[in-house]
Amino acid sequence: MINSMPKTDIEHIKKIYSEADTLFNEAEVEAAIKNMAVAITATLAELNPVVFTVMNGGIVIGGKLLTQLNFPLEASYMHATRYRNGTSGHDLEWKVAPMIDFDGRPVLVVDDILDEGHTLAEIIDYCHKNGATQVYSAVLVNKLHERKAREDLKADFVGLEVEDRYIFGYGMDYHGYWRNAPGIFAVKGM
Ligand SMILES: O=P(O)(O)OC[C@H]1O[C@H](OP(=O)(O)OP(=O)(O)O)[C@H](O)[C@@H]1O
Ligand code: HPA
Repeated sequence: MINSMPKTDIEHIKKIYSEADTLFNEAEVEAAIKNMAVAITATLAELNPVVFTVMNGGIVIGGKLLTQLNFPLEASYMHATRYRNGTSGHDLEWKVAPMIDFDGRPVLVVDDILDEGHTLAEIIDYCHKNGATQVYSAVLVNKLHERKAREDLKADFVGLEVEDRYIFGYGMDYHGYWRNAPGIFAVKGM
């Protein structure tokens, strides 16, 4: 089975959404994405970058950002997972490596969340090793805590900062669900 949550638990999934705390509503998230797009444009507009969205979580922020980046770029994706639809992280598993050759070009990596940062750190290393001239990162959300994989690990472009709770919405999942939730929500008690 691909998903870790059996279909019979759909009532639990509904309950998670109905009981969650709203950290940022849709208008607040959209405003944050607009600010990210302005900052990314100011830095990358003349650099002919390759923009990689990290699947699955980057699916919403990647799409929403791309149409606001009004300059020449190539857009693609990579797929790596550390949580595998669960709520705690493991080793990074590559499912699809980048398919556009970015040797000698700047890269922008777009993801939904920088939590402990193991995912972003490995992807940044991978891009450097494979010839990127510069590696920029953009995350919709940075989670505030002291458990970052590397002390100096920060994304270049951050939409919103969130408290240290398990969150979902705008691409982020709870057991594979609610990536489609129109806001950023924290699971009750987590
Ligand atoms: O900063 P970290 O602690 O490494 O966590 C962040 C990563 O975790 C999530 O992906 P996940 O592994 O859940 O796969 P998904 O994109 O399919 O949800 C998220 O999309 C980030 O890529
Ligand atoms: O809080 C989170 N929510 C969803 N996905 C995640 N991946 C890392 N942290 C999180």
